[in-house]
This record gives sequence, structure tokens and C-alpha cells, in this order.
Amino acid sequence: MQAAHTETQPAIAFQAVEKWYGTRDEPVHALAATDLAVADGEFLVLLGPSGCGKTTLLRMIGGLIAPTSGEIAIEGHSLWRNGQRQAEALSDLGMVFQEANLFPWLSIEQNIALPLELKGAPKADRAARAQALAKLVGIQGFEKRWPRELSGGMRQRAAIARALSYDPRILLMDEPFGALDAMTREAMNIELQRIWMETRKTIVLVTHSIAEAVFLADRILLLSPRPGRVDMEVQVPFARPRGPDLQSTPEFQAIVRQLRHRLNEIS
Ligand SMILES: Nc1ncnc2c1ncn2[C@@H]1O[C@H](COP(=O)(O)OP(=O)(O)OP(=O)(O)O)[C@@H](O)[C@H]1O
Repeated sequence: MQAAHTETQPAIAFQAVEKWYGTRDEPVHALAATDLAVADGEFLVLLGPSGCGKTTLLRMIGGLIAPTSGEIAIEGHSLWRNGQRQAEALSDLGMVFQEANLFPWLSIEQNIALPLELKGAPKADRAARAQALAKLVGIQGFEKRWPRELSGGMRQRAAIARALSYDPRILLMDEPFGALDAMTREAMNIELQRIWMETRKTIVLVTHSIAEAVFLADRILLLSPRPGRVDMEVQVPFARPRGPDLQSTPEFQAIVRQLRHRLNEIS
């Protein structure tokens, strides 16, 4: 029975997960009780107006904050037990934030390999892995450079490589391209699609950009605020690889329009 169970096991499962923040004034209901199943290898995008709980939801998946109630399982492992975060669930997760947060005194290669160093991997293995990842994310040849010598887009590529360094099954991305200019952002969307197609990681990405969501996602969850909750779910039907021209098709624009109308209603 165990084997049959594993085949259908979601990468991420939420059961009635709820989050309240205590504040000096009223407690904030950041996420109402939410059920969620993200399939292995799925690309899920969280979209919604400011304050609807996207970051809260993502950080709960990543174990950075604990739910007030409910159950979270990562690859079948409970994330919390008796108020303690469980290491076996966390080893399946890598995270990328809006700022690359590279250490300025470490080379790109050292930054990428840092999680492996913290895990005690031998130096030669770390260097080989960092080089393979630099190639995967398209910054091959820049391994010995300092972070300040790279553009914003390249630094974000390095941050993605670092998040992938110990080969987690799941990649969590919080507005990863939010600080980049529009052209670089579009190029990074295409790059991320390629990385996803090569690695088939499960990705959960938070964005404010409707076009980015429709371009990247298998499925979009539109969240609404006060309290944060899933308002609408959209399956994105386009085959991959998706190219920039997809964005000018009536089918793409119809989904964008549907999401924009709903966003305007709930904002
Ligand atoms: N540490 C905290 N303490 C108190 N309230 C918080 C805390 N973090 C978030 N909140 C509140 O919880 C709600 C959800 O916040 P969250 O950051 O998850 O939303 P978001 O959709 O990611 O917003 P944004 O798009 O602006 O980043 C908001 O009302 C926010 O003010």
C-alpha cells in the first residue's frame, strides 16, 4: 500500500492551515483555513493584491513561520511536530527572495556552494556542483567574480543556483524578479522556464505581475485579502516551451483579462 500512496502524494499539502499574527492592536488574520495540494513537478504561482497573505503562505511552506493551526506536509513529511520544525521536511526546500542576498565577500562560486559547505560537503564536490549550477542558470564563466561585478539579473541567477545547490525537490520563490527592469525580467522568465524544464522541480512563485503569472504557471491561485484566502484558481493550458510571442495571443490575453478583472474587484 505504501508504494501506491507515494505515487499520488503531493509535494506540498496544507490541511486547514490558518495564520494569525499577534500585533499591538488587533490580531491580523493573514490566512483563513486553507487546503492546498501542490503536485510533484508542478509550477504554482500565487498572485494577489498587497497584504493578501502570499508571502505568509510561501513562508509557511518554507517553514520560516509556523501556522497558527492546521497541518503542513512536505513530500509526505510533517513540517511541524510538537512545535518543532522537522529537518527531514526542510531538506526538500530551497528558497529565492526578491533580493539575491549574496555575501559580498564570497565569490559567486562560493556563494552558490555555501549551503553545501554548511552541510560539510568536501571542497572538490562543492566546486564541481557550483560550476554545474552556474552553467544551468546561465552564468558560466563568472564563477570567480564578486557579486558586485554582476548585474541584478545575474545575481538573481546566482541566488537560484544557490537555492538549487543541495538539489531540493521544491523551489520557493518570493517575487524573485520584482527588483529587475522589465526587459531583464522577461528574459529571466524564459530562463526560469528553461531551468524548470531541465530540473522538473516543484516551484511555488509569488508575484504581483499577472503576465508573469500566466507566462510561468501550470496553475495560478489568486488570493484575496482580509482575511487572506484563495479566491480563484486558474489552470494555464499553454504548452511549453512558451515563447515571448505567446503574450500577444488572444488566448493569453483572455486569461490576463479574467485575472485583472477579479483583482480589481478584490483589491
Ligand atoms: N510579522 C507580522 N506581524 C503582523 N502582521 C503581519 C506580519 N507579516 C504580515 N502581516 C500582515 O499579514 C497580512 C498578509 O501579509 P503578507 O505579507 O503575507 O501579504 P502579501 O500578499 O505577501 O503582501 P505583499 O504583496 O505586499 O508582499 C497583511 O495584512 C500584513 O500586514
